[in-house]
Amino acid sequence: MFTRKLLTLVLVVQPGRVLLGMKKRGFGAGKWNGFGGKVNPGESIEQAARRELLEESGLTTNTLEKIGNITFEFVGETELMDVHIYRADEYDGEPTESEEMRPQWFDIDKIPYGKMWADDIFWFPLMLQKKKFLGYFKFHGHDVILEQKLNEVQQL
Ligand SMILES: CCc1c(NC2CC2)nc(N)nc1N1CCCCC1
Repeated sequence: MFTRKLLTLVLVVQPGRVLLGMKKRGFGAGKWNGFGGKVNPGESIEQAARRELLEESGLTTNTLEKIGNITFEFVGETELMDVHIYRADEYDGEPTESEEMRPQWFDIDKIPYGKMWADDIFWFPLMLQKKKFLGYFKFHGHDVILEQKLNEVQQL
């Protein structure tokens, strides 16, 4: 009944601030988000996360830590989105605008939740506290959350 689409999302976090990108086109255009996207055949999820981080922000990292996994269902669609979320507390390179993303640092107390996906306000606090979590969000369209589950876990 449901198929799963594997996706990645990387949040680069420094003391007091987080790097977000303004998505310039495609899925989620006009929203601030972490860096991520699809997993290609033959690629591990972590390799895909590293690739998307480099492609979308110009950054590499030695410290990619898996911190969350959220499944998204969109009413009326049979493909679930299975998003694997990582945190990078160190990085190399300079944040660089790409065709996809315009990177910008945000103070933790000024994260623009009103211009991000509606789920982010629920799990960002867990991510920022370095907690690990499993989530499930059922959306109607791209903006209305009909159901949600979010549980902290000890290991992923
Ligand atoms: C799965 C979509 C999504 C999302 N929630 C959407 C309402 C379902 N939230 C956040 N932060 N990132 C998301 N993606 C991260 C991987 C690349 C595509 C966008």
